[in-house]
Amino acid sequence: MSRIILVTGGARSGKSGFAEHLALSHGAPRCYLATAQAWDKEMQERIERHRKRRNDGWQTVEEPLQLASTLTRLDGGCRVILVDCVTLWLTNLLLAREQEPDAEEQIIALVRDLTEQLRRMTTPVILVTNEVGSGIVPENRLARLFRDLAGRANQLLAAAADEVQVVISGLPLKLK
Ligand SMILES: Nc1nc2c(ncn2[C@@H]2O[C@H](COP(=O)(O)OP(=O)(O)OP(=O)(O)O)[C@@H](O)[C@H]2O)c(=O)[nH]1
Repeated sequence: MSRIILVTGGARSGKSGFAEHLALSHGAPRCYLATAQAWDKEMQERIERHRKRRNDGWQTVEEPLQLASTLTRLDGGCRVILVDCVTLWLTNLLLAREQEPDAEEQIIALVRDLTEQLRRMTTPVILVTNEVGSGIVPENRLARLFRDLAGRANQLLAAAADEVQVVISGLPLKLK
């Protein structure tokens, strides 16, 4: 069984459901590490739908920023950890550094720290991420920065992962 699995795909591709399905092949307790924050009512409802979909075998931990140290804390305490999702973590980090000229390199350094932590983990980890940037080049600077960051982070995480799956239209395709 692969130790570190990266599941990538577009919005509403079915990647979270597929990642949960992979996590179910591990026994309980399973840990769900959520990076999303309930900014508005729509997001609260979205989060609520996800919570209903998970059953009692899951422990939910919410952490928008400190991903690597939270993984360290959770290591050994459950049978599998599902991180949903890397892209929102990057968004949270970027919004906290928006005005800093070296934001991209600061965040890439945190992604490298995350890959090092993943290599040290004893508990298997499944990470969900988004494929962004397949469309036209965004006009706005922050959106371009985010797009580049998301692509670079995915490459680093895919290189560190034992297995990489892309989900398109609900169907998984094994890339690595
Ligand atoms: N804070 C928090 N966020 C959660 C919880 N459960 C799920 N989420 C968030 O819900 C988000 C995923 O939901 P969606 O946006 O519906 O998924 P999607 O990526 O658009 O769709 P799929 O590709 O089909 O998975 C992730 O970013 C999670 O962090 C929770 O209990 N607490």
